[in-house]
Order: sequence, then C-alpha cells, then structure tokens
Amino acid sequence: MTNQEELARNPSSLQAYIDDLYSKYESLQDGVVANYIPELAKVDPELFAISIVNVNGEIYEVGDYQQLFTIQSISKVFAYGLALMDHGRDYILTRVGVEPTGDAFNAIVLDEQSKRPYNPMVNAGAIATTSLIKGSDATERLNRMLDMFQKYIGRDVFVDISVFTSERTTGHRNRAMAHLMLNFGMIDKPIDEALDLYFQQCAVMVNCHDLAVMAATLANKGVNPITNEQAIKSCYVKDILSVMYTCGMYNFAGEWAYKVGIPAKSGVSGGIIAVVPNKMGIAVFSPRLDARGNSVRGVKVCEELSQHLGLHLFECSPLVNI
Ligand SMILES: NC(=O)CC[C@H](N)C(=O)O
Repeated sequence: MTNQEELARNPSSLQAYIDDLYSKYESLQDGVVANYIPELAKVDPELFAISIVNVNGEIYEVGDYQQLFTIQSISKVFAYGLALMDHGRDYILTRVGVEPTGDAFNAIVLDEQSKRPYNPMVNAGAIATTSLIKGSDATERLNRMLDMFQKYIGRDVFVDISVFTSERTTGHRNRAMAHLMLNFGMIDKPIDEALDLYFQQCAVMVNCHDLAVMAATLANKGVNPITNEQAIKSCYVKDILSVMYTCGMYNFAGEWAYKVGIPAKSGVSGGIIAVVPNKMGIAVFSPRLDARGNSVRGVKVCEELSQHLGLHLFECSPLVNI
C-alpha cells in the first residue's frame, strides 16, 4: 500500500506522520533568526509548529501552532489578491510583473525595460501592490486590508505595533525601493502612506493554524473551509498561485518548484505556507532562517511532506483524497 492509500484509509495516520516529522526536526538548530528588524530578533528560536487544514476543514497540527507571530512576507500573497480584486488583472500587470527575479527578497531592482518591480512576492513588488489598495484615506485602506485578512483567517486580526514601529524606523531599504518606483511612476505619492500600509500588513499577527487555514482557503477556490466565507474571488486564485509557484520562495523558488512542487510563500518571521490545490493548505512555523530568508525546518518539513504524500503537482502517481 502506498503512503497515500494508507492515509486515505486511515486519516489519523496523517496526524501520526506530522507528529513524527515534528520529533525528527525538533532538534535541528541550523539557521539564524532574522534580526534586521530589531523586534523580530527577540523571538524564541526554538518555536516550531506544523499545521495542515484540508478543504473539508479537517485539521492536523502539532507543536506551537497557537503561538502568535507577525506574518511578514506571507502577507504579500493576500495583499496581491486584494489589489487584483480592486483593479483587475490587466491593470495590476501594468504595475507589477510576474517574473521571478533570482535575487534576494529585498533586492533593489526593477525590470530594465518596463521599470515595473519583477513580481508581487518580493519587497519592491509588494510595496507597489500595497500602494494600489483602494480606500479614501490611510485608515480605510488599513481597515480594508484587515477585513481581507479576517475573511481568510476567520477571526479578528490586529497589527503588532512594536514590530510595525520597529520596521518603520529601520526600513530604509524598503523606503529606497519606494523612491525608486516613485521616480519611474510605478507608485504614486504619498509613498509614506504606502510604506506604512506595507509595514502594517507585514506586522499582522497570525499563528501557524491561521496560516494553514489561509492556505486551505486558496486551495479551496477562495472559500475559507472552516467558516465557508469567500475571501477572494475564485477567478483570481490562479493568478495568486501562479506567482507563488514561480516566485514565492525568492531565490530558492526554482529549487522549491523542482523538489516540493507546490505553490508556497515564506516570511522572515519563520512561517511558510504551501497550497495543494483542491486538497489542503500546509503551514510550518520555525524562526531560524537559511541564507535566503526561508525557515530551515519549514523547508525540510515541506520537502518531506511533499515526498511522503506525493504532493508535487507533476507527480506521476496522483494524490488520493486526504
Ligand atoms: N521576507 C520577508 O518576510 C520580508 C518582510 C519584511 N517586512 C521586509 O519588508 O523586509
């Protein structure tokens, strides 16, 4: 019997499997916690959680899955969805490309010809995306952003003021990108409001369970499988998953697509989400990062899960229902 057949027969074996994965990687200490945002350096590096939510709303999780942390770059996925709903695909494409960069997430680089940021999953593209969120003033734009997160998560959300302030005070690289994009007409004035909203979206508090529900919502055509609320129009889910697949893991995106083979997104606080379309959302949280800014344990767990469950999109033996 294959692993997939065993899981279809006995779903509790998925819980047993992630419990084993957790024990296997619990002692792994490779990597370092992000410290370029001073508040992030204070996190307990030992925190570790794995959550899986399938499209039927069934939940499998282990470890510190209730521990709150700031969502950081994983927010880029969801902000892109809101911008798509606000303006439509054609307009968004004129402001943010869909090409992987092969560069670090915080590279100060724009497309030579079009002057667009390369894609919405790296900082420059995410700042441009966030600058497009509609609203009559900064408060309305923030509230629309928080409402959007609320639909994906299924509860009220809030911004961690310390992390927001820490990043706002030290985020000169992001500010430089915004000025560069202003120069080329890719974002409009006032850039400080766009940057503030970007720093706020990065400082939204989530736990690993929430991230798995958010990923499961994308797996479930935009409908939160726990609350049944539509968080994003289903026609935009393919746009989001495409850029996650090609750009979500920054300069590791190619290797990730080859090895793990499912759309994913990581953030510097140590979260990773992965989406198995029509099946499930996966989230891992562990703050120690590799040189590219991806969670070390998170990458390992996703690699093993993908192999064990046959999750790769181009897997020759199709995944059975879990
Ligand atoms: N990779 C990340 O999670 C980066 C997000 C972080 N807020 C930044 O702008 O640098």
